[in-house]
Amino acid sequence: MSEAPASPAAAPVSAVPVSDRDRVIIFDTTLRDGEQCPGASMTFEEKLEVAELLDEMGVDVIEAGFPIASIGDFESVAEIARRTKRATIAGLSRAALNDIDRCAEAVRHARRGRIHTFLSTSPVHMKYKLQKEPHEVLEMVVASVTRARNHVEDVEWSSEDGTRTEIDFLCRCVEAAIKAGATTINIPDTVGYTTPGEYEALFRTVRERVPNSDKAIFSVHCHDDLGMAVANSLAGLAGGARQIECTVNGIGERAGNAALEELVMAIETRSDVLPYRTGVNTKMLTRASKLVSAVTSFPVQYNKAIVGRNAFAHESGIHQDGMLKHTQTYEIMTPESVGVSKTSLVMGKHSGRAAFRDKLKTMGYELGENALNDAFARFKDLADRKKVVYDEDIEALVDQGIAAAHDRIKLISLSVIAGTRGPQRATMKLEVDGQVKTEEAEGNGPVDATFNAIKALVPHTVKLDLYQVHAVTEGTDAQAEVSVRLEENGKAVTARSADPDTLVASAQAYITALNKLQMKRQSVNPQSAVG
Ligand SMILES: CC(=O)SCCNC(=O)CCNC(=O)[C@H](O)C(C)(C)COP(=O)(O)OP(=O)(O)OC[C@H]1O[C@@H](n2cnc3c(N)ncnc32)[C@H](O)[C@@H]1OP(=O)(O)O
Ligand SMILES: CC(C)C(=O)C(=O)O
Repeated sequence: MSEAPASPAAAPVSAVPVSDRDRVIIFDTTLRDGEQCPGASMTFEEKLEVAELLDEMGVDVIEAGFPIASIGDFESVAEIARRTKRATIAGLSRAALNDIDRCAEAVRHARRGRIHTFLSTSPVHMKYKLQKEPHEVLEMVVASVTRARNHVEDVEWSSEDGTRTEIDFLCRCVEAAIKAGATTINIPDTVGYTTPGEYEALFRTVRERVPNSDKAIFSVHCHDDLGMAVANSLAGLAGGARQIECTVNGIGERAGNAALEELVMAIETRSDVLPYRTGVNTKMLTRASKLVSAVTSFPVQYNKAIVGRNAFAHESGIHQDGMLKHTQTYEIMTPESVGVSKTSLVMGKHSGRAAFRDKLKTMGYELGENALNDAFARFKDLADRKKVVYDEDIEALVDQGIAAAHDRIKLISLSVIAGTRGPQRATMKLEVDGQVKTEEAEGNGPVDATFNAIKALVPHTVKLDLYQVHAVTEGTDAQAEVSVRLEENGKAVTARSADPDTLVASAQAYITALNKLQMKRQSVNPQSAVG
């Protein structure tokens, strides 16, 4: 390798104007470090699509891949370099001349191309992985940065495992890299080991001790092994770093990298204590998250900050009530600011009356206080038995309630013995015109036994014309919706009922149909009785 030239850079080459001290460069490495996690490989076309979105979103630097890794990686970096309109395109390379040359070849078509070269500096990496002495590593730093600078102006050098590197040696490497022409110095927390206080102090120390540190922009690159990647990255900014390396959805080696969306929104939301700016259009964060999740097939955890599906969803009654009164009670940023159309108040067992009333209103129901309380009690009962209560479930229970207010026959209880050893047996208790009656009946199957019990309690001659069951929503706990059509003298009535128990829904639908028939008969002959 050749000798280092005299300091070729008078001022740092930057992806943004260096005069703006609070502007943080967002360096996205979804396509390189993000893709390194097992199972996250993306195709050529998928990478182009992600890069296009990142560029449109306002990311400053896109690390598009590791060109020496494969022909595919080389080609995708080169094509992204050709197509990207705004962002700087970086490629990664080891401290090896052919890696650097290959990387240069890939990024040369970019409007702004960067070679990112790295070398381990920690004792454990130098001794066991590289099997090199520190003085050899120092020579490789100089040679690799020099080689990269022969190709491009914008060179980033990373001290792999920087947070476990002995500080004097780290400072010597950083100084040598800047002297050789590195314009960005990245000190990665490769194994997610550091803490915020420690990482901030590390940047302060290096920047103070390295005489030419003002000639480069310092960068953070944090992994999430201890769940501190975002906190550590922000601490690095406090220590003077002005570039953050991160990935969409935080994907990356092992536990992943610092999540881009979390960093950007932390800076956006807490500008009072994080006095920085990024160029990212936050309204595109959700789109980016969905795209990366789709192309990698990595699901986003429900409670993931910013882009998880629960990030702007509220189920508990007290929170929903607060949200309906003022959204700032439980939301520190608006869903619109990250590209989510609106907050969702999810109806479930923890919901209260305020949200239930609001939900009914949006569904077009205007119930009086008694009817509302009645429907709410039935909703709570359903929510106790069912994981998710959908709008269709609420609609079914409200409709059922409205019909039940006029009923002469009411179901009090039903128990059915079913199974392989028939005959099936149903025991049913009904209230008929205010009188409670119980009956047990057998049948050819549990539904037949149930309907026979109704016939025994309310003797009638009407014909069952149709019996149909379907699931209202999804899952094994979904409500069954049963439709029953009864026919009498050429007149038919249809009734529907929904319940997580198919037999209860069946009995209820049949009884509702009988009640409807009764109402029909009464409208013709007010003296007629059921049956
Ligand atoms: C912290 C990070 O994320 S670093 C980036 C990690 N990403 C990747 O490794 C993904 C892409 N990698 C690859 O496709 C392959 O590993 C390649 C093409 C780079 C190299 O493949 P191979 O030549 O078969 O080497 P292999 O991967 O087995 O071993 C890595 C070699 O690089 C050396 N090496 C590791 N880092 C560096 C470095 N920064 N500079 C120079 N050499 C290095 C290792 O010491 C080892 O050398 P050795 O073979 O003499 O022992
Ligand atoms: C190559 C460097 C920047 C890296 O990915 C790491 O140290 O985690």
